[in-house]
Amino acid sequence: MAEPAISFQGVTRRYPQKGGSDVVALHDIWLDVPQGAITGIIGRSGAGKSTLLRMVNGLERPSTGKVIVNGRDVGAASGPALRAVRRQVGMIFQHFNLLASRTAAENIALPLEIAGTDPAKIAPRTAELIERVGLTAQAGRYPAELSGGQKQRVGIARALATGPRVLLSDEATSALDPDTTRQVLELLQAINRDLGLTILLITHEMAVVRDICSHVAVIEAGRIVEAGETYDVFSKPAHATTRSFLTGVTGVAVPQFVAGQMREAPQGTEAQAVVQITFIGAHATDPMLARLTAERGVGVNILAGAIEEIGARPFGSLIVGLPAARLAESQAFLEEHGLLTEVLGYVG
Ligand SMILES: Nc1ncnc2c1ncn2[C@@H]1O[C@H](COP(=O)(O)OP(=O)(O)OP(=O)(O)O)[C@@H](O)[C@H]1O
Repeated sequence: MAEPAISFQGVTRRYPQKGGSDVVALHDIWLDVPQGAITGIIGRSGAGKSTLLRMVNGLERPSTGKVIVNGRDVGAASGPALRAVRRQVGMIFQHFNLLASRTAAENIALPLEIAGTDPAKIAPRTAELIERVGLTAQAGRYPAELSGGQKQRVGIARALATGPRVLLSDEATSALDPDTTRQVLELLQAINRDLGLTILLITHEMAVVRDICSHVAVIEAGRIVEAGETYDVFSKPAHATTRSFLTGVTGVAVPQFVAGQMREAPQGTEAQAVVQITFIGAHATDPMLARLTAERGVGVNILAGAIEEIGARPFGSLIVGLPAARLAESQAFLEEHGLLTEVLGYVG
């Protein structure tokens, strides 16, 4: 196995609190980020994603444990050694962090100026970066004159300026609309492919992981609860947090006319359970619901659904109504056949 680009080795981060117990933002994290891959870290707000990411460029240091980036211990580095690590690690941000008083080209040139690049080389390098992110026509504009997607392209070009080997992305598409998100994700994918750059991104959106990450780690309350290749994690999610992210990934929602009547518990013998079913790979095409009806005599009402792809493999989500009285048996049948189920509520 090739050496990982980034290796978190028993990393814990505590924040001391005045007069109280410490906040433990990260607990004993062990995670290898493979070279040349796009790895996503997904978790809810406060799970510890930013703390973990900021350790890779030395903005945070572990309380215990080590963070090794391309063979160097970042937590132990300071002065010139830390600056050397930082030159190998670029970062992009949710709110772009561009300087308002500088044009797009001047923002991109900034890290080159700071690194002491020969002034004669700055303009051609900047032009090359601007072309790579598709902004040649906007090079002279100020951030206020650019759209969100264009600002993020400037952020990406700036992050690439010093030729890093690793790119960190801190919720880079969270402030963008779906179309712009897709374009920025495609650009990250192209950069990963063309430059062989390792990308580590944090997100709270499973769709970002689905669209571009070959590897994923799920973080919950400062612990990695699940990690591996995206398809493996998606097809056999072991942890409840992963499952709940997955059920949300297709964006399939309970129709309004049902949502308005939903309760937390069934009422009466005719009640229906509203169940979200998630399926992946070979199971996606299996006629499981037809079999549930044919073999068990359970009637199924389909309320909403969609099928998407992860890589070239199908991944889908359905919302159905099932008789509440037959719920446990139906769930067991579907889960036995590799589908994920989650009860959203009850009607009737
Ligand atoms: N400087 C700090 N001092 C004290 N506690 C902190 C500090 N920074 C982060 N924390 C705490 O550590 C935990 C993890 O925070 P972190 O910002 O890494 O989470 P996150 O997953 O990135 O969340 P979000 O998506 O909301 O940014 C939280 O409980 C947070 O309150």
